[in-house]
This record gives sequence, structure tokens and C-alpha cells, in this order.
Amino acid sequence: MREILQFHVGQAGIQIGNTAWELLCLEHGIQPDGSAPSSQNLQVLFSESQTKANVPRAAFFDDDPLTINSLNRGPLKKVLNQNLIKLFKDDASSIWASKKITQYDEKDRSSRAADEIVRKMLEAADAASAIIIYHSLAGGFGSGFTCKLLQLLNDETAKTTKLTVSVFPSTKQDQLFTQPIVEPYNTILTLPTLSELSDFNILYDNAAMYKVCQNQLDFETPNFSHLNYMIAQTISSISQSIRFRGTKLVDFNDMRTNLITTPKQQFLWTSYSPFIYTDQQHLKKPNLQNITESLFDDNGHLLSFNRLTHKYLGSSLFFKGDCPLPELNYVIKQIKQSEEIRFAEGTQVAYQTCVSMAQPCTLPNYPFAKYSKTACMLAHSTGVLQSFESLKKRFSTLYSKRAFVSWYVGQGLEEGQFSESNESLQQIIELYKGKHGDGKPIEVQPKTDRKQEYGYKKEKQAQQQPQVKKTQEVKKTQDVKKNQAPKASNQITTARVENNDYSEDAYDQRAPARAQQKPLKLTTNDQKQSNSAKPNRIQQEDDNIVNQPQQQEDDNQINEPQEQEDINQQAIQQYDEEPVQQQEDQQQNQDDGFGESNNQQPKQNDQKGPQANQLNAVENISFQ
Ligand SMILES: Nc1nc2c(ncn2[C@@H]2O[C@H](COP(=O)(O)OP(=O)(O)OP(=O)(O)O)[C@@H](O)[C@H]2O)c(=O)[nH]1
Repeated sequence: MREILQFHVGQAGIQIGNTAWELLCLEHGIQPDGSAPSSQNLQVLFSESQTKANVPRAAFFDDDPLTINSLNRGPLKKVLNQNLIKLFKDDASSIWASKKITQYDEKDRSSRAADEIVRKMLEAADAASAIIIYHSLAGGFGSGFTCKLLQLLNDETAKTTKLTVSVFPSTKQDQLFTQPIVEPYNTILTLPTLSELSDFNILYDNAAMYKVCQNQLDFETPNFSHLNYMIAQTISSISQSIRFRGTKLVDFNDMRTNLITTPKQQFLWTSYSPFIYTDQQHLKKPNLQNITESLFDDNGHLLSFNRLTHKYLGSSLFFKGDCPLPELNYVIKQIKQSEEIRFAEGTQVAYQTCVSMAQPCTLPNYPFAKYSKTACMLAHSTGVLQSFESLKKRFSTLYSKRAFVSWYVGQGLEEGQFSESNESLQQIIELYKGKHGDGKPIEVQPKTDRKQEYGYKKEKQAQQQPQVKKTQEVKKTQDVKKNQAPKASNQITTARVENNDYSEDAYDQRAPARAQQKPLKLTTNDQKQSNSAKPNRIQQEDDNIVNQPQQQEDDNQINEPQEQEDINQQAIQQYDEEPVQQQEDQQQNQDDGFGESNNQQPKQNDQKGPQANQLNAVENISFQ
């Protein structure tokens, strides 16, 4: 089974999770007590408890009791597994630094508790296909603990696609929502770990979502729950084909393969349509064309950037509900002819399209109207450059004065880590520009050998092996007693845990066990795809493609001296006054030269122009 495991970290991660799980439970007909009359593929998102209740495959971590308590007071209080909710005593207080929060150490109690939860989640799954971590990059705990979690997950799940749903600091400092002043530090210190240990990251920014609420919904004062609802709808859309019947199965591994062409250039964003305010539902009746078009304009983007200057590197479109295929084919054809939508040269699959037969759902206590059809785009584009460049500017403003640095150093961070992280950010910026600051093209190194670099857990795994074996043996005995023959799924789990060698060879040796996974009841095509270890979608979709995207290897508080306080105040003032140099950014983006330097396409494609590279993925759509 292709289970999706979800981890929610910090206030933002947990609050988004609360809304997302409410929606997912509704979509699958899960009742407040965990029962479900009938639904497809429940096991993808839910595990079955001893009382036959469906329990979300979700864990929650925070240092704030209020956030944790909100879970236990909310609509999910009876369905969540309390053993997977953990309140930590190590308070981050907005500072990414404490080793207890950011680094895995088996002697540390919180590390062991997190490890225990991860282990429980993995043991309850036969063959997890994806791990999603929800968090904010700006907060201390959400950013720091995500680094620890990724380190922890790394050895255990080297072959599982790991992605983050990350709230990125807004480019506009318009005080819409309280944001920690040190958010550039927290974000910049987290980015190297995200680049190294996760496969891709979906960025959202609150200002962009706020704008969507104001422009489209005429909300004067949206709050976090509205923004979280928007994020939840996008996550529901992009995971729909794994959960419901549709035109084709596009799982997170496929998204990675199709959208990420270069290691570390892995920051995606989403857009969604339509969001309609309940009071206006009788006025607004958009058709399929309006809905699809608005995915590409400013009104649908959940990350801020200028749509006139960015170039797409790929996009996946997810439709739900009443979307007749002939009409959809026509709409996509029209979109392809639009001159405003520009793809970087060398882009392989421009529009990967997936239609689900599931009907769109809306949550009852939110002012969003239900509509018969919805569209969502998961996109990769040079638009993210604006977020990174704005972050770099704000980081430089604070760091040039060494403002607040003493807080971090006091928590045990070496100051050199700031400059290393800054270099890492610079590398990301250059990757998106396609060339170094000196104009030379970038040579991209493959991701470092994760298992070697983060191999600190090997020893611990060896120590824990007997215990795990015991757990598995009990499980095995129970199965033998029950069925006289263990289920295929359990054999897979046993193979994974008993053989604690996570080398590539060992993984390949376990292939027969993996091959026994029950395929989803989808189309013949889907089954073919789901059974292949590494589907090469792009090749399947068009044999004319020349360059395949590179397959990634699965891949104490201190007393601040008065002097420093003054410097901090000056920095805050300067930071607040710093205008967001949107115009300048736009100009830079126009000159980014992305296409030229990164382009390795043959001449014939150049002559036809970017549009010629947009492969028609939708023409083959049909329900099977
Ligand atoms: N979209 C969204 N953003 C949020 C939410 N809660 C907080 N944020 C944003 O997240 C950032 C702060 O991160 P938090 O998640 O509150 O902080 P934390 O990770 O718990 O870290 P500490 O406060 O240091 O414990 C700010 O930019 C907030 O605007 C939420 O529910 N939804």
C-alpha cells in the first residue's frame, strides 16, 4: 500500500494539520469516532486501530502546550492517536539554535521520544510512499525541529519521497500577521537541511494567501484558519489521485520526477481555483476555462511573485469533480497557446494533468462555498527567486549588524553556520538564475551521500535491532495464528525491519517483497506504473524527449548586553524601513538568463521556441 505519513511541527504545522485532517476525514467519510461507512483506499491515510477505528497516519510535535491542547479540543480529538502527539519541554522561543531541538542525539530525551514516534508510524505502514512535514520556516521550533526530524527519517526512509509543506516568510512586511523578527535567521539556517534531506518543498506565504482572500473573497480580515483551509485544499488536490479513482495515478514520486530537474532546485508552489465566498456563490459560476486560467494568474497563487517575469520549469494540474475531458482538452490547448505563460527552455513536461472522479468537499465551518469542479496546480518556476532574494536582503540587514546573533551563539550555534547557510541560499539563488554571479554556468553536484553524511544512526539501529525484531516476531505470530499464513503486507514490513541494512544493494534484494504490495485498484496503465520500481513518466508520455530529468538518488537563555540591544533596535528600525524592492527584483528576474545558460536542448527545440517543448500530456487523458 502507498501510505502517506504526515508530521506536523510547531504552531503553524499543527494548525494547518488540524484543518487538513478535518478535510481529509470528510473526503473519506470518517466519522468523529473514526468509523467509516465505506471509502476507497483508506489505508493510504489511515491505519486501523484495535477497535477498528480509522486513525490518521499523523504525528504532532510542538513546544507550546496551547497548540497541543487545541488538537485535543478540536473536531479531531477522538480520531487522533494520542501516542503520536508530543509536547516538548525544550522551548525554542523563536530561536533556531538549541541542539536539543535541531539535532538528533540519542542521549537526549526529546530525540528519543521523536524517534519512538517515527518508529511507530513506520511500523504501522507496509510501504510508505511519501512523508509530508508541515511547518513554518519562520518560527524557532517549526524550523529547527524539522531539521531534526529529517535527520531522523533519513536512514529509516531513504527511498521514500520526503516533502515539506513550508510557510515561507512573506516578502511583504505588511504586519498582516505577527512574524518573528529573527525569521530570516531561522529560515536561512533551515534551508541547507531541506535541500539535502528532503526531495522537494512546497512553499506558501501568508501575504499571498491573504491577497487571494481579499481579491477573490472580499474578506476584509482573513485569519490563519482561512489560510490554513486554502493550504489544506491544495494538499487534498495533489494527493487525490493516490486516494481516489481518476485518469491516472500521479504520486509524490512522479511529481518529484516530473518537476525537479536539478538537485537542490526543489522549491515548488501551488495555486488553486475557485475560492468562492459563501455569500457570493449565487453570483459566481466560473466555468472550466475560467478556473484553469486563474491558476496561472495572480489571483490563484499561494506564493507571492510577479507572474509577468517568471518562467515555468514544470507544472502538474489536478482537477476534481465535473470536468468533462473533451472540454478539458480544449482548455489546456488554449492555455498552451497563451503567450503570457512562459516555460524555461529545456522544460520537459509542461502540463502533467490528472483528473479525479471524487467530488470536491468543503468544510462546514468555513466561509468557502462548495463548487462542482476545482483545479489546483503544483508548479515549479523561477518565481521563487523573489522569495529567496527578499530573504537574503533581510538576512543581510540583520546579520551585517550581528543583530540577535548572540542569542543563537548562546544556545550553542557556531557563528560560522550563518555564513555557511547564507552561501547555501546563494547557491539556490544562482541555480534558479541558471548561472553564477560571475556569469559562468553552474555545474550541479549530485546530492551528497545521505547515508554516509547522516550515518550517525547506524550504531543505534544496530542496538535497537533485537527489540524491533521482537516486535515484528509478535506481529508475525499474530498473523500466523490468524490466517495460518502471514499477509504479504506483513512480509514486506518484516523484510524492511529484520534486514537493517539500508544500502542500495540490500534495498534491491528486498525488491521481491516490495513487489508483493497490493496494487491500487486503478486502471491497467496505473497498475503498470505502480508496479515499476521507478516509473519514468516522461519517457512514457513522449518518446521524443531528449533530456530526461536527472533521477535523484531516492533518494539558556543569555543576558543580552545593553550595547547589543541598541544594535538590535537599530537593526529592527532599518529592517522595518527596508522597502521590498519589487521593481528591482523584477528587473533582475527579467535578466536572469535562465534559459540560455541552463539549456542543453538540441537546436531543433530552440528553433521551435519554448511552446514547442510543451508536451501534450492531456491529449491522452481518458477515464479507464
Ligand atoms: N499559514 C499559517 N501560518 C502560521 C500559523 N501559525 C503561525 N504562522 C506563521 O508561522 C510563523 C511563526 O511560526 P510558528 O509556527 O508560530 O512558530 P513555531 O514553529 O511554533 O516556533 P516557536 O514559536 O519558536 O515555538 C509566522 O510567520 C506566522 O505568521 C498558521 O496557523 N497558519
